[in-house]
Amino acid sequence: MQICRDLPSLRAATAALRADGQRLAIVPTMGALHDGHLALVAAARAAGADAVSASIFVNPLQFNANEDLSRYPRDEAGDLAKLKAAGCDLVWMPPVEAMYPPGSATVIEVGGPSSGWEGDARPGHFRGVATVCCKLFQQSQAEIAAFGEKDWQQLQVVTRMVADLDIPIRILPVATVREADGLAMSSRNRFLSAAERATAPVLLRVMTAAATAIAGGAAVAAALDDGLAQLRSAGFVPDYLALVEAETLKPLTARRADGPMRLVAAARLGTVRLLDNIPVG
Ligand SMILES: Nc1ncnc2c1ncn2[C@@H]1O[C@H](COP(=O)(O)OP(=O)(O)OP(=O)(O)O)[C@@H](O)[C@H]1O
Ligand SMILES: CC(C)(CO)[C@@H](O)C(=O)[O-]
Ligand code: BAL
Repeated sequence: MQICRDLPSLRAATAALRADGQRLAIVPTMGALHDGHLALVAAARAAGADAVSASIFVNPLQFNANEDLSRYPRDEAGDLAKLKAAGCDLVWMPPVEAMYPPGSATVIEVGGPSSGWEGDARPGHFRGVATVCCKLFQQSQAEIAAFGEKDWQQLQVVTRMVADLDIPIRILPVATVREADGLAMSSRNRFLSAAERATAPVLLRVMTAAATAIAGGAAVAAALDDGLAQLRSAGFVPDYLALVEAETLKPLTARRADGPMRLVAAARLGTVRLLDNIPVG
């Protein structure tokens, strides 16, 4: 497994793969890897990539002033061992100055699916995500990029950006990997106390009940209000629980018949903000 920390060495490594006729995939991450990330590596391989690269870069541009970038978990040695065991071929881990050299002045602003939900809760977040993903795609020249459905809105934002900017890369969505009790795996789960960790799977249970009720014909507002009340009584502080159009993230007040729907949620347990989403119907 080759490790690149500067752009010239990444360019040389990916040029060699292309010269050898290999199709390259990229798995963008912020490190602190778990089985959800490793599923992205496997999915990229299964989708036809001959070589899989992963990036590890804690992107300052997607954290706003109210968010603690320094608290983001980091485990370089553990991450490299996991990627090697998962059969990753190349790791791109640039320092911040290599990603954003002094004088950098260009950002990518995606409209549409960036609006609402995480876009409201984390102003500037998707600008940072879109900018770094665009750069990662240019830097790697990969043909496939794997993204987890766990960050559903991010997946739609990146898909929109690639379509709008004619970036020649295929975005590969990968199903959310869950703990045995249903909690979506996330690097931030490690900050849950034992009591919070025991409560955390209630989020998926409440979402599943709401999705089943809505799919079965229940009034959308009532099903969502009921879900929010159940989350509060379990000890969550919900940011949102919403029914949306799956690709645009536009809120729905009634079931739609003309396309896929998604239930999206963010809720805080103590200091940890949990995100999840599931299909409806
Ligand atoms: N449980 C999961 N199942 C599938 N993909 C996942 C899962 N968790 C994260 N991913 C995907 O891995 C990629 C990198 O995500 P990231 O490094 O932010 O991990 P994370 O665990 O979601 O961290 P965070 O706690 O910051 O949300 C993203 O495409 C994300 O959707
Ligand atoms: C896609 C990503 C690696 C961009 O920094 C990040 O938002 C993440 O880890 O989901
Ligand atoms: N998983 C999305 C990255 C972030 O929370 O900033």
